[in-house]
Amino acid sequence: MSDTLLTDLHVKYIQNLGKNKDDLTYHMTAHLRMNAVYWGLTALCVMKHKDALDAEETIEYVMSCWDDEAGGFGAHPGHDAHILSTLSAVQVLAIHEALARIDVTRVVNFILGLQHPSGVFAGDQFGETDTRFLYCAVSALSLLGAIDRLDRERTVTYLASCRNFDGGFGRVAGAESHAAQVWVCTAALAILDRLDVIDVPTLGWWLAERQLPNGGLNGRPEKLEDVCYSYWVLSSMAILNKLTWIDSAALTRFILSAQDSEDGGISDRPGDMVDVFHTLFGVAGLSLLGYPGLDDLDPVYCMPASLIERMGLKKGWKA
Ligand SMILES: COc1ccc(S(=O)(=O)N2Cc3cc(C#N)ccc3N(Cc3cncn3C)C[C@H]2Cc2ccccc2)cc1
Ligand SMILES: [Zn+2]
Repeated sequence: MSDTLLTDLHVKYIQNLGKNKDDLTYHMTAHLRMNAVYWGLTALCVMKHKDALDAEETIEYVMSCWDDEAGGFGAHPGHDAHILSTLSAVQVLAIHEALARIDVTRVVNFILGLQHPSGVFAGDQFGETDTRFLYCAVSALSLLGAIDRLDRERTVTYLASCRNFDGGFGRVAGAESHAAQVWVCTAALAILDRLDVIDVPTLGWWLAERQLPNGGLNGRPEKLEDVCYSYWVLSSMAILNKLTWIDSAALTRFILSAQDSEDGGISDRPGDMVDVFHTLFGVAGLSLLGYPGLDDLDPVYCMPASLIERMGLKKGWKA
């Protein structure tokens, strides 16, 4: 609990992750490891401590997860390639300006091979489909400079089919609106320059209604506030240019209240266990709210804004 961001404590918390290889949580979270590397590194970038982790060590870990049979990245050495860990790998390598280390064409073909006739993407050869995986595909292809290899028409048609009467989007066509899915669909449409698909006033209103009296944001009506929704809702509003519709002072207080002032890290809400996922999305939310001393984060790619600009991927869009 604190009314300022305990940056140095959060940097130490992230540096210590994955150090104690003996404890159970380290092995329990092997399936998340590549995502966790991306979450930790991006949180450090937002807090202006990118060098707190050794770049070469990080790049070596990412390359050790290469699944040569599939042409993609798994979450951990020896794991099968998955689109979630492939996006995280591409994001980490892009942040370390090391994309030259990979066979881009093979990664692009792995991603394109996951698109279904409907336009949605699966997470791996056998897995279920989800708009989250469609976002991973669009974001990774864009970061790899291969967005023109994508069947845009089919992809946009599927996203439009996921639009609900409340202006939001769900996990698949017909599923109820959920803030994380709203972000993946809004960000994918922004990359594809198709924000015209969105009913902006209605969705803006649905997003603004996520804010609760305690300042926190929830992911759908009647649910509890959660720090990670600060990012999903805020970044969607930033893309739609509706950030002023949120009480930023109240939300800032809520995020700061979810910090662990002893060991660092941020949890989903005050008093819960911290984790690297909510630490990233807590500082990411504060960055979008203009909290002092944080680096700008691009709301479409959830990566440092200066890097996205340097890669020529900054959108001039305004919904
Ligand atoms: C602790 O139980 C869990 C439950 C699920 C998962 S998960 O499926 O891998 N995943 C990523 C995730 C990572 C961490 C961390 N470190 C913690 C939670 C969390 N959730 C669960 C969550 C977050 N807010 C409330 N809830 C319940 C989201 C989920 C889905 C997701 C994946 C990738 C990108 C965005 C979202 C991991 C741990
Ligand atoms: Zn959460």
